[in-house]
Amino acid sequence: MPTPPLIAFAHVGKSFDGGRGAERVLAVDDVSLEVAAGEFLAVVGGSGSGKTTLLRLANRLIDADLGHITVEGCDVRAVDPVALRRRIGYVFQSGGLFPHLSVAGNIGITPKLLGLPAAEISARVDDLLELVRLDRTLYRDRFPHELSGGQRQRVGVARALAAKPKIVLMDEPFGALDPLTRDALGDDYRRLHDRLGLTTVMITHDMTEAILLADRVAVMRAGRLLAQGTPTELSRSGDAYVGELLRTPRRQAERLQVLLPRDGAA
Ligand SMILES: Nc1ncnc2c1ncn2[C@@H]1O[C@H](COP(=O)(O)OP(=O)(O)OP(=O)(O)O)[C@@H](O)[C@H]1O
Repeated sequence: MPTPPLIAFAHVGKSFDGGRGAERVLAVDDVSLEVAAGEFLAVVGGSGSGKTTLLRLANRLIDADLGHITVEGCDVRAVDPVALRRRIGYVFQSGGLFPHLSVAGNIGITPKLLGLPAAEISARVDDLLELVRLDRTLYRDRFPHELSGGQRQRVGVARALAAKPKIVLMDEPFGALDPLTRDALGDDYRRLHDRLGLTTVMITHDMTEAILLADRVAVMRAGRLLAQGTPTELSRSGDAYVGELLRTPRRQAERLQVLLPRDGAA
């Protein structure tokens, strides 16, 4: 018997008030998408295509107007939203850290809300710092403004993992970082995903990042899911927009092959 999906969207729709008499904005339009246990799915699409809305529907930061969403087999509407969010890690675009809390305070906040004893929280913070490769003696007591963007994202990942979730949702987590840091953090996260047996849904604007990190890629445009699949499956999609998104990484790969000698400094 096939394993049931860990997250399933079935014909999900969500619209918002456009404001000042404008038409309603159809942010997510009849989306059906399944994420298997242990899978790493990237959601790619332009600005305003509905990616963040889709993610926020999964952990009930907002509720769907139409369709059904299940997480671990349960309809999310039947689950207490706060309890649901504690089971699902969420990594925000720019870390989303609480500025008045130290690194340890940020990472430990969910275990604290769950009522874990202080000594256990402290040990977990240290474990998580090690997991995201931040030296605890240097970073534990720093505040977010004392960290680089990459370090803030590492703390954001540690915080998302603090309640030991099976599912992690990431909203453009590495977008604002320089290319080297972005690459390193992406690879590090992928290793964590595999090691901890996580199920990850990551939003990105960048098809190259999606192809390099994820098992499958879902492409959204104007609220609709245009295509989903492995990079090979996507490349067989007849959709013109999907083809356009794939052209850039393909062209870059071909040009780099020609321009960058293999026997250089690196
Ligand atoms: N709370 C809201 N109220 C009104 N409109 C909203 C709200 N949230 C999202 N929208 C609208 O829904 C559409 C989809 O937004 P969403 O944030 O999901 O897109 P996105 O693909 O994540 O964009 P970006 O890549 O720029 O973050 C947009 O037109 C946006 O303006």
